Amino acid sequence: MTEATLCFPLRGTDGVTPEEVLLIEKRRGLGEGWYNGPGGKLEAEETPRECAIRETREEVGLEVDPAALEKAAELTFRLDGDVHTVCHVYRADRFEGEPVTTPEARPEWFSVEEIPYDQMWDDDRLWLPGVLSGRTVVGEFAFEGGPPLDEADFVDHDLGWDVPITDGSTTRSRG
Ligand SMILES: CNc1ncnc2c1ncn2[C@@H]1O[C@H](COP(=O)(O)OP(=O)(O)OP(=O)(O)O)[C@@H](O)[C@H]1O
Repeated sequence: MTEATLCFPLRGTDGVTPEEVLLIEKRRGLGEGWYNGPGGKLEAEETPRECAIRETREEVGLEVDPAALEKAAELTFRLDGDVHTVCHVYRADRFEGEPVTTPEARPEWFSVEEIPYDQMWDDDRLWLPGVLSGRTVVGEFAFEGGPPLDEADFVDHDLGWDVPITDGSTTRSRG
């Protein structure tokens, strides 16, 4: 089981729903060629929050203000019955710097009305709109026919909206 993070930097957050979200086109590894938020796997001794901040820095060069990092979702991805990845999802409405392209990621701002769901993981369209509108969600998603996960079929899901979510790691004691 892998533990990973996703971070969605937001712009134009005066109203309830932000105007724009920063996505990356992933340039290598799992989900290559698809859009997603900046993110990746937890390193040893790292909390999910630390991971989200580090990955956003490494992938697109933005420095997220830790005080503005808000947990929005906890997603479990199963592949052929087994838990493959648990993903901690964050919103971030304060950060420094301008996004830059790196070997891992090409950043691009999207209007929240024009998110390219047809070029993203199949599950994203189910939970990302709610996350961008400020809701919390716990989700479980079943894929079959892998590995790898990004060649498997999305077959089932279960979502719990507006639930309290914890901000610790699922496998480590620090949080
Ligand atoms: C199944 N449905 C899914 N829907 C949305 N997002 C998904 C996802 N499954 C994985 N993800 C995310 O994709 C990133 C993988 O990236 P990442 O860990 O960097 O993978 P990659 O193999 O490139 O790792 P290394 O660069 O070798 O560490 C990581 O944020 C992870 O949460």
